[in-house]
Amino acid sequence: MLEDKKVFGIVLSGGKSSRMGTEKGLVTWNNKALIEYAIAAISPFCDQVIISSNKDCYSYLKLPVVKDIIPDCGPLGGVYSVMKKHVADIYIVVSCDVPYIKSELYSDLLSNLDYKDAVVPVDESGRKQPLTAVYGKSSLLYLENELLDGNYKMMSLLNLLEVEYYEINNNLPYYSPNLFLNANSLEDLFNH
Ligand SMILES: Nc1nc2c(ncn2[C@@H]2O[C@H](COP(=O)(O)OP(=O)(O)OP(=O)(O)O)[C@@H](O)[C@H]2O)c(=O)[nH]1
Repeated sequence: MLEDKKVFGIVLSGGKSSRMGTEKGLVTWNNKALIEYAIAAISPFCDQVIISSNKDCYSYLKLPVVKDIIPDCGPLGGVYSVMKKHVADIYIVVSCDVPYIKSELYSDLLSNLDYKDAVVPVDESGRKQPLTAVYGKSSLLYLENELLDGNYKMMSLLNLLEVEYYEINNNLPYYSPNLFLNANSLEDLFNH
C-alpha cells in the first residue's frame, strides 16, 4: 500500500518542556536522547523524518527542522506547520517523549489507513493517543480550519476527521504497559 505513497515523519518537539525543566527531547535515557527513540520508531516507514521544533538544538540530527508557523498552538500547530511546508501523502506523528513506542505499532497503524483521514491508537485504558498516530494528507484542511477557529485541541480535531481507532491490547506482540508512557518529567521517566 505504501509503495506509491510519499510518507513523512513528524517528530513533535516544539513544546515548552516546562514540567521536565529542560529540553525534553534531549534528555538522556539509557544512553540515548529521548527524541532518538521517537525517530528510530518511525524511520523505517518514512521517506523523510522532520523535526517540529522552534529551537536549533536538534541540528546534530541532520534532519529538516520546521518551526511553528503560528506560535503557541500546541502539537496541532506543529503538525500543521510540517504538513504545510512538506507535502506528502501520509504523515506519521510521534512526540519526542515516548521512549517505549514501537515501530511495530506504526506498521499496524499504516496498514489500517486505507481511505480514512487518520489511524489513532487507543490504549488498553481507552485513551486515544493522537500524538502517536498516522494522518493522511486529507487531514490538513481540517487542521487549518481548527487553527483558524482558535481550536487547538487534538481531541477536537479527531471529531472532525474520519478516524480508524486501533485498539491496543496485551495480546499484541509488541505490547507493553509503558508503550505510550509520556515522559513529561524526570519522575515519569525514572520512577514508573
Ligand atoms: N511544534 C510544537 N510542538 C509542541 C507544542 N506544544 C507541545 N508540543 C509537542 O507535543 C508533544 C506533547 O506536548 P507536551 O507533553 O505537553 O509537551 P510540552 O508542552 O513540551 O510539556 P510541558 O511544557 O511540560 O506541558 C511534545 O512532544 C511537545 O514537544 C507546540 O506549541 N509546537
